[in-house]
Amino acid sequence: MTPAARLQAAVEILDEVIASVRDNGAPADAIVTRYFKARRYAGSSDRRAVREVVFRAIRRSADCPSTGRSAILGLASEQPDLSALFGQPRGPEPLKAEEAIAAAGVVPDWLRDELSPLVTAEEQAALLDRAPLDLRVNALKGARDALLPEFVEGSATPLSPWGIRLPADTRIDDHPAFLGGAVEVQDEGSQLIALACAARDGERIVDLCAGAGGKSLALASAAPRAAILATDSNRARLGQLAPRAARAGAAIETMLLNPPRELDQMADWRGAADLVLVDAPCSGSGTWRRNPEGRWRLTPERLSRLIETQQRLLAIAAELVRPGGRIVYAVCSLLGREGPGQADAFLSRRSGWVGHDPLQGIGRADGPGRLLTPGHDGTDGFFIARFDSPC
Ligand SMILES: C[S@@+](CC[C@H](N)C(=O)[O-])C[C@H]1O[C@@H](n2cnc3c(N)ncnc32)[C@H](O)[C@@H]1O
Repeated sequence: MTPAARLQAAVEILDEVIASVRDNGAPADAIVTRYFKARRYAGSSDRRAVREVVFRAIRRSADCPSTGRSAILGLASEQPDLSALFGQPRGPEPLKAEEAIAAAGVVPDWLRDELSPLVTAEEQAALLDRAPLDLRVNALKGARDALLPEFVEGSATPLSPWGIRLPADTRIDDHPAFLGGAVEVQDEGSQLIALACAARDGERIVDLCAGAGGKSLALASAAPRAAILATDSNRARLGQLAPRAARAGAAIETMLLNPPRELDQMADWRGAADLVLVDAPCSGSGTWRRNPEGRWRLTPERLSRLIETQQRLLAIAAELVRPGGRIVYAVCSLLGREGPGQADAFLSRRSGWVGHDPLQGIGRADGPGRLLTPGHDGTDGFFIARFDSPC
């Protein structure tokens, strides 16, 4: 493909991404893959180049642009080499006067007041930095010091005792340590959520929003003789856990939940868990560097629904924890209402429960919990809190 044809492909893909955001459809990554499946003539360097332009255009706009062309015009306004491709054969239509150009920005206007004041204007650009590839070493299969030399460009993560950091876009899926279950892909911030759980052998643990089981696997690695139940309401996500657990050599029970009947389904666990991890569904505002179009998908209504769900899940967790047990609450969010707001509300509703600093010295204190941010900590953005139940 010529450079002009690549740019036109980026315009077309962005049009599909914008339509998909409006219809709550497939993510941008999947749309890029689908686009090239139908265009076998494109080589791998074409795909890489187009994907790079598409994601640069997505990162550049805080709000969803009106069209793919306006998103690319925004990029071209800062990059004259792109402007020169308009009007070339197979390229985008020639430039016209007074066309809509997408505005540049990091945080959508309506979200500015929701964002934690710890994420100052100077820090905001880092919300869209390219993220490195972090691995978590599975203690069931090896130790970090022994595995590090297997990764030429790897270094120990500064905050997690289990992490290895590799450059962004490193391919890991054919590495023997990955295939053998000695390492898992997991952002350092997610590893710190598992660390905050302080899981111990012999404990009964519920990972209430386990998804595909990333945190459950980290808990099993930290406490191999704990009894871990991983639950989620999404069948497809939870279904990915069994093969991952088999590869990791971890024993994890799973249960598919059927809201609003979660507590009936988990009757055996009522008042019996030493630890419930609530890695709750959230705005994803801490993961924009991996998923920049998440900014376009969030709406005030969606945010309100997420906050209600988080509150409901915390209430379920409180029923499952034994007297003297603990909840670890985490969201990959930098919004006050999902983080310290939710934690304060939980503690104010429940007498006898106390907040406990989950990660002494790591990240920054934010209400009763800690905040990790890309700019300050080099991790995805997370709020993490721990609540200890009265004995
Ligand atoms: C942030 S994700 C969890 C990520 C996961 N812990 C991991 O490490 O990959 C939130 C999860 O909550 C799940 N969820 C939403 N409502 C739920 C409910 N009522 N009960 C259990 N899980 C729920 C979603 O399906 C989603 O997988």
